[in-house]
Amino acid sequence: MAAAAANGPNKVEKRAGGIDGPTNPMVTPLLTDLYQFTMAYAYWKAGKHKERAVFDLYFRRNPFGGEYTVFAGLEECIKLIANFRFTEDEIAFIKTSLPSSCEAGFYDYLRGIDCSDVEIHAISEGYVVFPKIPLMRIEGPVAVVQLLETPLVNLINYASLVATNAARHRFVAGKSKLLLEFGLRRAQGPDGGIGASKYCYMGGFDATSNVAAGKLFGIPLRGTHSHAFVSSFMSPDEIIEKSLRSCDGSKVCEDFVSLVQTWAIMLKNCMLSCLAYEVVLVSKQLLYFLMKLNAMSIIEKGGIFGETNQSELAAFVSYALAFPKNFLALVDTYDVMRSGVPNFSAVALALNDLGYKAVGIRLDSGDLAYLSCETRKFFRAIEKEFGIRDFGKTSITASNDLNEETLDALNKQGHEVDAFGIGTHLVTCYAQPALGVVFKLVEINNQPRIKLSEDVSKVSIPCKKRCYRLYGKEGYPLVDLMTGENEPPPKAAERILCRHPFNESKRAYVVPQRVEELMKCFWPGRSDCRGYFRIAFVDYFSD
Ligand SMILES: Nc1ncnc2c1ncn2[C@@H]1O[C@H](COP(=O)(O)OP(=O)(O)OP(=O)(O)O)[C@@H](O)[C@H]1O
Ligand SMILES: O=P(O)(O)OC[C@H]1O[C@H](OP(=O)(O)OP(=O)(O)O)[C@H](O)[C@@H]1O
Ligand SMILES: O=C(O)c1cccnc1
Ligand SMILES: [Mg+2]
Repeated sequence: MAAAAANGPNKVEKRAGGIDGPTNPMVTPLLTDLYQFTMAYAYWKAGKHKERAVFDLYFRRNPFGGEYTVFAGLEECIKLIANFRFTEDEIAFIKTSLPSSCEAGFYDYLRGIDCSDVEIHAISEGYVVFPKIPLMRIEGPVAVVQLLETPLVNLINYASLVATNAARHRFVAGKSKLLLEFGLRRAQGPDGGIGASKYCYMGGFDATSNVAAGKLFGIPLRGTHSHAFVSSFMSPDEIIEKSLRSCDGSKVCEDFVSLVQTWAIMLKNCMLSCLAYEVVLVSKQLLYFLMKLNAMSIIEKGGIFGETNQSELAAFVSYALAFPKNFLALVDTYDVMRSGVPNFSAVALALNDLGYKAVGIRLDSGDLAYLSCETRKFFRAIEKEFGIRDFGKTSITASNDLNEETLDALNKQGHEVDAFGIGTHLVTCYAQPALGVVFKLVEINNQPRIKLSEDVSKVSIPCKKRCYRLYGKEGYPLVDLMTGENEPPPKAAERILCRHPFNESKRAYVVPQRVEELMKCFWPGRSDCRGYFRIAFVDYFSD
């Protein structure tokens, strides 16, 4: 199951008609293709518009060359259905968009439309799903359901794609890493940005930088600072208000800047003496000259014992004065190991004197495996040298065009990153831009319907169906099974023959330990409506 699905479904009850509209106010009955209206008119003209139709919404292939998909977007679909009514303004626009020969009675018909005759069964949001199995079954008057095709496919397509992308990033990064979605600036417009934040959280990310998504959905917000903040400073002299009260409030350090500078000098001296000590040790093993050469090259190359950038130090001190309890510094504006990390450490040590614990650093360029390992060594050396508990565990965040492949490469090389900030590749779904969700008629007036195709993968599977997930002894799912609506359901401990829908040679007997019906009713239509609807939302955002 998806990481978020592990939280378990959280059922909420809503009053009929009291369901909020879609998050994006652009999601209206007009957010559909013109041909849905022309077909609706032709159904109406032919007197067919009330015929009871069943459509399946599904996809044909898992995205990103993968083996699974995370189903997302259902809540927004229900919000659309619950509020599906045309305004006079919208009807007037449709009138101008259809040929003038269309009869006035059709617009009266549109005026009366809502989704009280529509029934929606669906798999719960956040579930792992597979090709060809209906994610949603939409049943209702053919003309109404036809109008729903485009917005429903639209609401599921990107949501499921990006949730899957997020789940795949989570899988590669591992459970213990913090995953931060940083994609708003690179997303496909405002809706892409809001959707990415919502569905990346559903797919297993921990937080977003997107403030609007934090407000709308209660997703935890996280962030660091940018290079602009660092490069906006010139020198520590710019800092006017230099005092900082200790964490417990018991004392005030009047000149925090000087305290940081003292630590910067101590760090430099200490590291030089550590290096000298190592050189003496090595000389005893008759490798003195070789190591001396090597040590000199470290001094020149690594340079962590030389001068750090003072404007960067000023930026870090200012940030620490503003956020002493949440100090996190971007260390790659000038030079990570020569300047950023020692400057961060000097500020963190000064904060430590006042009882604060610095959060960590962010790396945003260069070889992230190497730099994270070097930084960790540096933090551990400080912990050891100054006896500062857990300094070696100071958090390292990495960003910069990360994607599944770079995360995998970092794992293979070995790294010390605790948190990844991921934007562009995640939210734009760079590796695959669309899921290819389709919406196909499978039954009308209780008669099955099929769409044939030269391409066997495009042949639709007719009939109103039920779908089951069969679980094995260890509690893992074995197979998803589709049956006709009125066929007897599979039963636990009873052997059942499962066949691939198109490949006769793929078949297997399965004895399930447990059977789960996958599609549940999320919108019962008028038949079950007695003032209240029970809507079984998987609500990720309520706790
Ligand atoms: N150890 C690593 N293994 C694999 N990929 C890495 C590793 N470290 C960083 N990367 C990735 O390599 C790319 C780094 O690109 P590149 O070196 O061109 O830019 P940069 O480090 O941002 O440098 P600059 O910003 O100075 O141009 C990023 O996509 C980053 O995620
Ligand atoms: O790299 P992404 O996965 O999209 O993550 C978000 C990026 O956005 C920010 O910088 P921005 O890209 O705006 O500037 P930069 O490339 O110069 O760092 C941030 O520093 C990250 O690098
Ligand atoms: O908070 C951050 O560090 C951040 C936010 C968005 C994009 N890049 C970085
Ligand atoms: Mg960038």
